[in-house]
Amino acid sequence: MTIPVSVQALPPSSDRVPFFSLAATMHVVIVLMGVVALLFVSILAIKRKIFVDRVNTLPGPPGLPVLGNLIDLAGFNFEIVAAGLSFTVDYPQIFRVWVGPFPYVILNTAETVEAVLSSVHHIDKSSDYSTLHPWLRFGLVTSTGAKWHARRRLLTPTFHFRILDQFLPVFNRNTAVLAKHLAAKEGSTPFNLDRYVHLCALDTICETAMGATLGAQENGDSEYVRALKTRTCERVFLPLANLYPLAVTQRLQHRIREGHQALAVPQRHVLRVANRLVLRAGPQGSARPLTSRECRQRCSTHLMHCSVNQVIKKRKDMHTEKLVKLQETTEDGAKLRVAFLDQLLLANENGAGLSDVDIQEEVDTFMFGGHDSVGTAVTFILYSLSKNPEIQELAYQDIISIVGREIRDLSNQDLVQMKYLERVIKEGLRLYPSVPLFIRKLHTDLQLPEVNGKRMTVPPGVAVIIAPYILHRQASLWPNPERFDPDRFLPEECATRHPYAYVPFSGGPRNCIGQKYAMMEMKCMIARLLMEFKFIEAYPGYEPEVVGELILKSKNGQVLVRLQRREHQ
Ligand code: HEM
Repeated sequence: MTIPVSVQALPPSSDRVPFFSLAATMHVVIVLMGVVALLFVSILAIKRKIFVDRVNTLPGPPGLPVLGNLIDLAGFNFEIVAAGLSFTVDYPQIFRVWVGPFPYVILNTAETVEAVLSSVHHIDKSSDYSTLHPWLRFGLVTSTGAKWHARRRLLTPTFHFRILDQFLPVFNRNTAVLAKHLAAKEGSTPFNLDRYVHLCALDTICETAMGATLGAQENGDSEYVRALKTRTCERVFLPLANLYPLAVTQRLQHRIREGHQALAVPQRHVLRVANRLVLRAGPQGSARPLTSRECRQRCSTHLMHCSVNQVIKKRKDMHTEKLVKLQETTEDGAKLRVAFLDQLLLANENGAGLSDVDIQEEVDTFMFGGHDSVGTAVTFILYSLSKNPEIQELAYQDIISIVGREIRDLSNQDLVQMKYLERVIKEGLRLYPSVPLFIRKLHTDLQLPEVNGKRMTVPPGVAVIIAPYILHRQASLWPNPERFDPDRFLPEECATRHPYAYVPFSGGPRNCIGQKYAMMEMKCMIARLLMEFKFIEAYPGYEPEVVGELILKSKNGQVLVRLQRREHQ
């Protein structure tokens, strides 16, 4: 029997794939994609689980799923220094905290701190520093990898002691202006020392970094000063800036209001300028509306970039016109440089290949690194002396035994001899380290030395916090830690202490490049001021509440003292 099949009844071959088979193929593809996606997500989930488990092998306060320790931190208004200090009660040597999904590990022994800082591998900054990028771009503080290596090599000679020596007249001159302003504050009324000292440090760094006079001490209300103030009130715990709505506490709102007042321009104007900047940023620029904080920051950054740009342009013209004699030779054969900026321009003439933006980011970095840190340190050291009159007297006697009683500019030889003052400064930086914490991101395992007989490994992906403010209060390293005692830095005391127990300038390959500059400037400022004034406690029991921002600050922006002129004047 033949089956009645009509060949002609079949559709043409191109149409022969029936619809259901196309749908089936689609179905298979979708299922396959789903399987791949599921596999991918599972691999990520497994990897994440392994990571979380590894992090959780480290000691630390228990956290909630997803939120981690955010609630604990909220109790401290997200101030990591205050929170960290409280966690050290239960976890004195090392602990981890989860800031939402981000793990941080705080190291609080000299040995574990050494393991990070002395390493040539763990030198990358964490993403917490990204809010500095719009201002500093990728200068020395914020850069990583090969760029950081090359820049560090290029910039290290600019801090040679011969070059620093030529800045001494600048330190002396600006401190004399500071003393003049402080003289007007003499009397029984407490006043905010912080503001005066910061303006002096700003004038100094401006002159030494850019060769330009800012005159901030004479006009503390200039545009640049206001903009800088706005930029430097950044908070350190920056993932929280991303979780901003959560972090808008009363205090931050207050700061925003303060910032607008600091800029002294109507918010309407701030918004207009900031939005123009967004438009100018082109396709990458976000089109979303800006928060008032962003407006403020963008405005200030723009203003500061313009000011520094102008100085660089002027300075470049001077170079081409040979108005700055960069390579004058002194009697002893040393070559003089005028400012850090000049050295960068000179390096370029010798083929360093720095673009205008490269130069600007380093100048901005020096302005950032060199003024707030010194201002904070000098303020808190003088405040500490106001609380410890007998130590202030010893420092004064040390100074006049070297300089005499007559007020005069200090020479480098004078400063080198002031050993007691040096110990006072070191002790001040122990209790009030200007940079209260810094954070490194791990890209490889960090093997820690034994802690309490236990070996631990911190996995890559974790941000490691080193907090001098906490480490320098570790009672096992610093007996009676809250006591201000410069003798902790007598050579014999230092010899028995672990070198990484004290890291106000960080340590290892990525330490503070401006350390010698800072010590010289601080010595010059404090010695000169102690010769002229007695610093007296604002009122019995006065203590400013400090907060760990990017730079240590007093919570209300004030560090109060009273002043008395020395009688022999
Ligand atoms: C009391 C004063 C100062 C203190 C306590 C201080 C502290 C520090 C600390 C702790 C770091 C390391 C930060 C980190 O690893 O994240 C650092 C880095 C740095 N500091 Fe200072 N600093 C002071 C003054 C200065 C001055 C006066 C300058 C410049 C003129 C300066 C320029 C820098 C730069 C450029 C870096 C980055 C170095 C690098 O990453 O290679 N600092 N400083």
